[in-house]
Amino acid sequence: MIQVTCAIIIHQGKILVAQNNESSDHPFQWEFPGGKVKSDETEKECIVREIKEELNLTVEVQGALTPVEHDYQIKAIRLIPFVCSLVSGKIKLNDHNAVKWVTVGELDELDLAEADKMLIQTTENRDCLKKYAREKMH
Ligand SMILES: Nc1nc2c([nH]c(=O)n2[C@@H]2O[C@H](COP(=O)(O)OP(=O)(O)OP(=O)(O)O)[C@@H](O)[C@H]2O)c(=O)[nH]1
Repeated sequence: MIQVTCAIIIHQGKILVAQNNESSDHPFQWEFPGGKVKSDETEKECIVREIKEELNLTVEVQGALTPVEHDYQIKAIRLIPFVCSLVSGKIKLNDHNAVKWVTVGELDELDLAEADKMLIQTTENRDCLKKYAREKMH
């Protein structure tokens, strides 16, 4: 099982989603940016590193959501989500095709990677996300 962290970056009540490029495992689908955990780092260190590498943004971890596991047949992943706030930086697309800011409700309309769909459909994750978007990070 591959351990993958992802960041749900919330800013002004909206969430950053990123579209995979054509050479990725899930071309043109949307995901929460992140990547595989290395053996010499914690999950939180991983997500901060990945967001800097992929998007040139500095983020701070505010909390963790419940991980989900998904088997894509060619590989199985454990997707480990962190709610993050923006600290600094201007977005550079080092890895993705595009990014956009969406509301929690708009996530349902996106063509998300399967693991990410599961992640946002988990009731406790959804409730927690709405709370963050509404109260803590507006
Ligand atoms: N980063 C990220 N990966 C996801 C998500 N959902 C999902 O199924 N994945 C899959 O999990 C795997 C993570 O690999 P990655 O390619 O992002 O990781 P990485 O940046 O460390 O890759 P690298 O080996 O090219 O350095 C990919 O197969 C990716 O498609 C998600 O929300 N975020």
